[in-house]
Amino acid sequence: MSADTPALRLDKVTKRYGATTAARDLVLDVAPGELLTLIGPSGCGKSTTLRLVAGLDRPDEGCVSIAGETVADGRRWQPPEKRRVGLVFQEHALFPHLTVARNVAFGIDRLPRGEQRARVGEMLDLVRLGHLAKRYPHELSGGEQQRVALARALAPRPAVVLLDEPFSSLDETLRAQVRAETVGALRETGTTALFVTHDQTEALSTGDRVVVMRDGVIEQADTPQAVFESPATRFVASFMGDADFLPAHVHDALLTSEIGVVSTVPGWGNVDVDVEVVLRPHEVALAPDPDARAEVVAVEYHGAFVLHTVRLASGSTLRSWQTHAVRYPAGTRVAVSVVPGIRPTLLVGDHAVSEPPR
Ligand SMILES: Nc1ncnc2c1ncn2[C@@H]1O[C@H](COP(=O)(O)OP(=O)(O)OP(=O)(O)O)[C@@H](O)[C@H]1O
Repeated sequence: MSADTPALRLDKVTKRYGATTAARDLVLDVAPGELLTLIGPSGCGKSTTLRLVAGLDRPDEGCVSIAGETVADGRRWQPPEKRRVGLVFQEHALFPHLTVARNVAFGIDRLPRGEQRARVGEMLDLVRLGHLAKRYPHELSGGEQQRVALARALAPRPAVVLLDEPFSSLDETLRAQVRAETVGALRETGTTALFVTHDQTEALSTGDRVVVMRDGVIEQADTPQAVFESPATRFVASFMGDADFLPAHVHDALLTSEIGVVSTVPGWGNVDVDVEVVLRPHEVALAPDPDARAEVVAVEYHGAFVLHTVRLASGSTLRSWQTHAVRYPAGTRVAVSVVPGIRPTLLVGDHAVSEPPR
């Protein structure tokens, strides 16, 4: 395998269950060592995608390759145990009758004894559980069980590890810790991983790239920054973080809306076009002004920040994060503007546009 062979390639992969198309024309290359998070609403096809890679499901169309080897297409089919894939799935829980060490050794039983023992030790050290090697799963905390599952998945040196909501059963504090440890172990071993989550913050903070799915389709696969700051579609904009949409107009490279000038739009000279502007709460500034026509209609305290919902004269609403100490009570008249320097996303229909539409 050459250095630029993808660890995983999906080429126009489609999977149907009866009338439901659970995955449609998926195209994705994952580079060796890359960590991808997969996110989307319930039923959008995240688990199906992992199952297709793992070999737990067969694609109806398209081709799946792992480390340069075709594992599924119209003719070829490699069963899960032959694929170089590690699984950390809820339903692939630890074997209750095996010790931690035996659980980790499960996928490497073909190795000579000494090598097996060394590898188990190495994996348990990696997840910092060497001292619990002789325990049984029921004698471990939820977080420890997850770490054993990861060690077991990594032991055979898979080309790709698939993690399906691995932390969903853990409480918030433990979740952050086990996530950090898991990512640390994946990074340390340079393992390629595809990681399903339903938590937007987790997707943005954990992945090198975030894959946003909807109705069986990949809407956008991009860096966390690009997904958040330059969403490709209306759906991605509203799914990945809070977003409000305001009718706007570009004329001679100037973007205006009912709150006034929003920004300049370089390269959009000589156009006169209606768009919608995507505004996130951290991009919206407020200043009390008794003569303003916009009014605060709701105030929500979030600790470090206070979320203000503002109704504009047209009836449209915008949300604005204010810092901890700022709280404008409902009924306060406010001048609304966009934080300087923002280049907001523009939509025509449901798609973001970076060039003036013709
Ligand atoms: N074995 C199956 N038979 C029939 N339909 C299925 C099967 N597995 C999944 N589906 C359907 O395929 C679609 C995608 O399901 P999938 O489990 O991949 O979604 P998901 O994004 O993982 O959802 P969730 O976040 O709820 O786990 C859904 O409409 C689901 O009902």
